[in-house]
Amino acid sequence: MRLIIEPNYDQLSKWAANYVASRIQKANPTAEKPFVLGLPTGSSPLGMYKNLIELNKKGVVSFKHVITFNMDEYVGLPKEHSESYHSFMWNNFFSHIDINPENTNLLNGNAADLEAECAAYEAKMKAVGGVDLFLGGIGPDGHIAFNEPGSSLSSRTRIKTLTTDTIIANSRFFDNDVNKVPKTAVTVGVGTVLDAKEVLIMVNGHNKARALAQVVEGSINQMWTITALQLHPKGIIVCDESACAELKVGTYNYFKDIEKDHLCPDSLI
Ligand SMILES: N[C@@H]1[C@@H](O)[C@H](O)[C@@H](COP(=O)(O)O)O[C@@H]1O
Repeated sequence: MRLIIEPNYDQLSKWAANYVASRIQKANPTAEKPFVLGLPTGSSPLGMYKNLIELNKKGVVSFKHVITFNMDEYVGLPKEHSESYHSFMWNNFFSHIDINPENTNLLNGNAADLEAECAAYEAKMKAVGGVDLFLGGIGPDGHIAFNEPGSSLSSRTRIKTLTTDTIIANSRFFDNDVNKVPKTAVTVGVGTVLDAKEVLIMVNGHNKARALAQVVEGSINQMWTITALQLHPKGIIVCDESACAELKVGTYNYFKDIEKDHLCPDSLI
């Protein structure tokens, strides 16, 4: 696993956007051979999305032949609700880039048969050749997508009950009222994320420091589902200095040293 330590959120976001854009450029996708991107919501990827929009507007990267699969969606929240992940993606990313709307995939949290919805989502990912690059953030308890503590590390797309911690954390988007936060979600599984050819996780802020220490220094454990990243042949975490607060000095120095010549991917921004 690579750990890229950037000074702050701004630089972390630029690093991630550069990485994504350079991967798409390198793949040189076409209609017949599209690039498949797994996408997260949340505050962590917002800066990266802003930078990718800028790169798209400058003509540095095109999303014309990119297919996206979002990680998760609340159950029962209308698609048009301002806090649905569908709205998040259109407001913060898709509306601002040259993506074909038909190439964007989000789980339907209002499907009559949620299990069939989840199975169809997995099948569609396979049908397009699998995910080339899965992007993600993590919760303070180390969850990825909505794979809450205790989720199977080989889980697939399915319905999950949200923990009280996540409901409280996400209530900031629902007038700080926990009663307005949906109690369940549909989410890709840990196994679904691990199937991607590459995984890039963004971790910023002091409140993610314990989770970062677990995934970098801890053992693989279902209570911190992001630790499964240790099993991935091409896992990358890009973090900021504040998120490093719980790392051992030796671990911090090790990654700073080993990554010093590779800090920035082909810089496009
Ligand atoms: N389902 C999402 C996750 O995909 C996200 O990583 C996490 C952290 O969000 P934030 O980036 O806002 O801290 O929140 C939610 O639980």
